[in-house]
Amino acid sequence: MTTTPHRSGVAAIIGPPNAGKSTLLNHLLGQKIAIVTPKPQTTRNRIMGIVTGTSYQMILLDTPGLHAAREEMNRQMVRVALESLAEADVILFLVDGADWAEKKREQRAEEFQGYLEKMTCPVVLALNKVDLLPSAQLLPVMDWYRRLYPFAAMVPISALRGTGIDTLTDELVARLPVGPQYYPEDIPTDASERFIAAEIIREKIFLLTRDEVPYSTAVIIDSFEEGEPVVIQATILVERSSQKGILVGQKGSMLAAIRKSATREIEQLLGCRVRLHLWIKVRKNWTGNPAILRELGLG
Ligand SMILES: Nc1nc2c(ncn2[C@@H]2O[C@H](COP(=O)(O)OP(=O)(O)OP(=O)(O)O)[C@@H](O)[C@H]2O)c(=O)[nH]1
Repeated sequence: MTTTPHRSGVAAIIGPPNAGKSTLLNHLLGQKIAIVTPKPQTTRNRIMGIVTGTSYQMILLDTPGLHAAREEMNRQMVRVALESLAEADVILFLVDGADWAEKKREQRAEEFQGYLEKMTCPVVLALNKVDLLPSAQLLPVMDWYRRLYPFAAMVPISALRGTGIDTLTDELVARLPVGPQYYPEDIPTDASERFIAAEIIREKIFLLTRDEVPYSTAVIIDSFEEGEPVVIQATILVERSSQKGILVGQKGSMLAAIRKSATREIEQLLGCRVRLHLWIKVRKNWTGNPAILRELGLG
């Protein structure tokens, strides 16, 4: 009788901004770790998630979306994304399958090929958002990707609805080396509660503000005191005083809304009451300041 060997290793998720990487990661992990917003380029740090099955353990790296890097922060984001590839056993290339207009895909073909050429391990393509793709378009879209690169496997999925995820997991696990379980099965991530709390605050800013404001903000947790309630002090950095005004809102209404919805979600995460204090500080051009980027784990 043969038994299935235990497999373990690293799968790095890469793909263009807004393809649904964070949604997929949260789905695979069964809890909210990466923040999800409809705005592109929300993910700045890499986040590790661990998916443990009966015969496998897959360590997932979520990477910032790959995109043309103009500013210092964007360059750092692409660098972080490319670095995580060096550690990977398999790469999950996640694209927005609902982008089915061929013209649109052609515009990105060269950019995709540029990234894919550098891959030294198998690349599995996940065609996400197929819930939005007319079914007659599925095969032509898959054919287009087949011509683009010799993917090890191609799996249509909907990260939002959870379809195709089991097949995708099987395809990824099949490409991990035989190896032991490195982490206990009840640990879904190595991200600290502190880090996730900062990400939740940032998510609320992304959801509640517009234009350049969310992209000009960063959240730093100044203190995180365990207790009942947990008391969290956080600073929101912005680049200009006009942005501070927007974040404060009329009579403090915007800041109150950010605080309220972030508090509720951090309470859910921690399973206890939370008192959240938020401060806003103007730091001119922080997105180009290496010291601040380092503090945010992007340096
Ligand atoms: N219809 C549909 N929408 C999806 C699906 N997966 C993700 N989305 C939506 O697409 C948007 C972007 O999702 P994210 O998970 O934040 O994307 P991301 O790739 O992590 O984005 P970045 O932070 O830019 O790297 C959100 O509005 C999601 O709800 C899907 O399978 N179907």
